[in-house]
Amino acid sequence: MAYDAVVLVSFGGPERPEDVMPFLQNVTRGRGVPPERLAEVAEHYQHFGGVSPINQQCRDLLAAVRADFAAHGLDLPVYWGNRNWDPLLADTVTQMRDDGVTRALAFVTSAYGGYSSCRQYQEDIAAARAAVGPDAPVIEKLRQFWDHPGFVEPHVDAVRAALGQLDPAKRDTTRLVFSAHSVPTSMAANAGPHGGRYEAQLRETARLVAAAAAPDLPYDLVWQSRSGPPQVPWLEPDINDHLATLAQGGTTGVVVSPIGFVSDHLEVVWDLDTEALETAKQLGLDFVRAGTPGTDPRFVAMVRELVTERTDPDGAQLRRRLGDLPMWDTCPTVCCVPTRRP
Ligand SMILES: CC1=C(CCC(=O)O)c2cc3nc(cc4[nH]c(cc5[nH]c(cc1n2)c(C)c5CCC(=O)O)c(CCC(=O)O)c4C)C(CCC(=O)O)=C3C
Ligand SMILES: [Fe+2]
Repeated sequence: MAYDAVVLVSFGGPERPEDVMPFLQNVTRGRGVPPERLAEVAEHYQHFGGVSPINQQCRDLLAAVRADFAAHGLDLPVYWGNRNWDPLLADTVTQMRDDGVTRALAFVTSAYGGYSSCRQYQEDIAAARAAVGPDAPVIEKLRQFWDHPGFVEPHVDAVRAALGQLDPAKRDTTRLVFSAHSVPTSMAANAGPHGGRYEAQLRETARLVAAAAAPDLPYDLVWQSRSGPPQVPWLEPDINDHLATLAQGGTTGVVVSPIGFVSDHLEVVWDLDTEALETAKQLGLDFVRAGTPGTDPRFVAMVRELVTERTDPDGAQLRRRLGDLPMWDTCPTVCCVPTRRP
């Protein structure tokens, strides 16, 4: 199959104070997030001057991917469009159409399956194409990459580096805490063709990172950034509650690794570096947050590898992965379909 472009698809974030509320309204339209929660999250953004770091992280990734493609003779233009904020995907797809693109591959900045992580991005792509009209390019999403070495290895090195900042004399009471975005339990139950895939993939990534970074240490997978109305159950435990449980059980220090994410965006710099750090301080726990892949050369090369898997005639043999959960290129239509929409 011939492709003539790649498009980076991400979440998007505001970059000026006056854009915070319109951005949050885009994110939560029709999703039943209470206004109190929205006001609270707006404050997190305003704490950083109304600038989410995610767009700049996408620009950096875009530049790195373009340079990597050029260095490896992969002659495909790379576009960028977001779900929730400028540059919006529909504008990007318009530009692609105007440039004569007919068939593109989409790299989405989320490694996992599930509605918010995968299906919703596919819906965003479909909506953007529909807005552009019948001459919009075909856009196929690249596969999920939770167990690709280009994603796992940067997390491994980041956990090792973080551990190096904790007191080695207290290693016996040190723990790894892997963190990912919580989702409603109904959404988690529906993830993947047979359900439960978001959590299963995260458990596999946590296992792979822990085994490579610190096989002697106990580890947990916990959840952060819960949203939605209080009566709707979301995945638990929340990282802050979990830190309290650990402190009570004699843990003296934690490395927190945000394996749910690819860059240090707001959910990382606020929910972990600000809130969870404060929780740890109050509990007297040593706390070091491990980094995310960002523009690690292995992560950047992974984007190219995922593309060549699909463009190279021998691509099927090029697939690299460390885990053994089922994996596919094209999601079945029954995958991750939401049951609940308030
Ligand atoms: C699984 C998942 C990922 C990981 C996959 C991926 O990376 O895509 C993710 C990433 C992100 N979530 C982000 C921001 C927000 N998420 C929200 C709300 C929600 N997230 C959800 C899930 C996820 N979210 C869900 C089920 C909701 C409830 C509303 C709904 O059903 O959709 C809200 C609304 C306010 C609130 O938090 O209540 C905001 C502002 C940012 C941008 C950070 C920045 O600006 O730097 C990023 C990368
Ligand atoms: Fe989110």
